[in-house]
Amino acid sequence: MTTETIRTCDVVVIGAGPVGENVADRTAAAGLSTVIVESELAGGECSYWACDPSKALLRPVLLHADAARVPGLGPAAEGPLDVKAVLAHRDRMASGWNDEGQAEWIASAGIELLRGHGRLTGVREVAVTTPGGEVVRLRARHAVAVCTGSAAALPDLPGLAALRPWTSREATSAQEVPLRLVVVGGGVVGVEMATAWQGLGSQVTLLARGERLLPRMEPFASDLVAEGLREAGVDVRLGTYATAAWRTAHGEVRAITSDGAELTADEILFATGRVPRSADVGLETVDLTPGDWLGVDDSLTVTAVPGDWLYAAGDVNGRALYTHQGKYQARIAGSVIAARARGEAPDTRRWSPHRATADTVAVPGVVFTAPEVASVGLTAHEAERAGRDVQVVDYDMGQVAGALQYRPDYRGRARILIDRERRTVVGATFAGPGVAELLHAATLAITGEIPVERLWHAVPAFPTISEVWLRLLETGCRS
Ligand SMILES: Cc1cc2nc3c(=O)[nH]c(=O)nc-3n(C[C@H](O)[C@H](O)[C@H](O)COP(=O)(O)OP(=O)(O)OC[C@H]3O[C@@H](n4cnc5c(N)ncnc54)[C@H](O)[C@@H]3O)c2cc1C
Ligand SMILES: NC(=O)c1ccc[n+]([C@@H]2O[C@H](COP(=O)([O-])OP(=O)(O)OC[C@H]3O[C@@H](n4cnc5c(N)ncnc54)[C@H](O)[C@@H]3O)[C@@H](O)[C@H]2O)c1
Repeated sequence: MTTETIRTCDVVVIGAGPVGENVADRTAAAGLSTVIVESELAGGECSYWACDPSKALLRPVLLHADAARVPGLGPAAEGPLDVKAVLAHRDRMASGWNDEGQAEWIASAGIELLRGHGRLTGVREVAVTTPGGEVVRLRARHAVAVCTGSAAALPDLPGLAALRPWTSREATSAQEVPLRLVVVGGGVVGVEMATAWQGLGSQVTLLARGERLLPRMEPFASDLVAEGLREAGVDVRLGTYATAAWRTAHGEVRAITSDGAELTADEILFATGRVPRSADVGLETVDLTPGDWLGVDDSLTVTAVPGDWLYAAGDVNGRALYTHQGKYQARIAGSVIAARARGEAPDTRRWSPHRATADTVAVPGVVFTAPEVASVGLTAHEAERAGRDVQVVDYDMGQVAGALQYRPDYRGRARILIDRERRTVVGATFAGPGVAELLHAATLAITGEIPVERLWHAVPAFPTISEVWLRLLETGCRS
């Protein structure tokens, strides 16, 4: 017989990924008793099957690509990577898929971790089925936050179960390097994982449905990433997707592509987007549709549910599928929950601590490929589509002294968009080796709404790659 317990607390958070943990941290710090519910590993996708292990695989590959081009390092860097050491490093960065450290942090923050699968059962109520089959019914005095993240979306191909394809989970946790790997999908996961596994010794074929990789980025970034992948030996096929795939009796993968070619490989990775993990969280009990992205306003309150008690932050709301942006939303949701618990109305002004203004103005993202792509704010295409009057300023990063110090054969390009009326930067993209660390300056310029006239006074050190900022100003704002 199933045992049932009924308990009351102030706040229930479903999902202890990076986002749920940050919501709970904020509400607990505000003095609200907080229970966080986790069905797998505390730390979420990011810690075990996404950001941390993928960047651990990529860092040696990217450094290797740079080092081979630095004079004097060539011979030392030309040999293959020590794959065993890279995989062992990746394992450590994924904490050996053990969440003890996270559980300790949760306890130290004064949050209660309840292991099990959480489902809404009505207004401010969550039922948790524990691993032992017990059901704990939680009643929240103030709020429930759904932070259940996202999962890999798989294409509608027959026989997928028998194919046993890789998703992002296997691509970030595999213990062996497949000799041949087909990657389907030219988005961020596709290009990063193609870079990593090619660098670790696989022969990768990348199938991208669109006419360019990274279709939401500036086209020059797509072109540079495609060039970099091809130079690394990846067989990049644009405008191509898999129409059928199966595993042979010998364990090989066969795939037929949209142009009729047949591919043979050892593994196939579907990097074809994400779906919200909302199919089995009891959405139907509050008149929402299971499997949908949870629509929220800028205070992270679910708009379709009355009463201002249900929140959704991170991947599950579909606003910006990045750990850092989800954690930003979490900080805001936590503050809103605390304010409402005190009986105060949230401050709805732009840039207030209760409004996720940056979600619609400046979402930064880095694609860790060779070369890297770092972008924030609008692309030229998005500005045009939104009817924004912007000046587009481009600069060849190969002309920047600091870039040539970084790597004498440096190839890269930078673009900023300047709002003509307000004279502020509203978008920036850098594509080139080592550009990831350039990005935060752009994020500051956009969120701080710094007039370009003032940016002239932000002097980049010589000879750093950041001097590209000066070159962009000289190119676009001489007047
Ligand atoms: C391969 C890959 C690489 C990535 N790299 C980066 C990167 O470098 N930088 C970056 O910013 N972003 C990256 N991302 C995106 C990033 O992983 C996500 O944006 C981030 O994990 C979202 O955090 P979250 O807390 O919303 O969800 P998740 O991390 O998915 O956590 C959700 C948690 O909720 C739990 N859960 C779900 N349903 C229930 C339930 N019913 N009951 C209890 N618990 C439940 C899950 O087990 C999980 O622990 C990457 C994604 C992928 C796939
Ligand atoms: N470095 C980072 O910060 C990082 C790394 C990885 C992922 N992420 C986040 O995770 C999100 C998800 O990444 P993703 O790459 O899975 O999704 P994505 O949406 O970026 O790319 C998926 C790609 O697959 C293609 N596609 C979809 N269905 C297909 C099909 N049937 N056949 C062929 N192609 C198909 C789409 O056209 C798209 O280009 C990203 O948007 C990003 O926010 C971030």
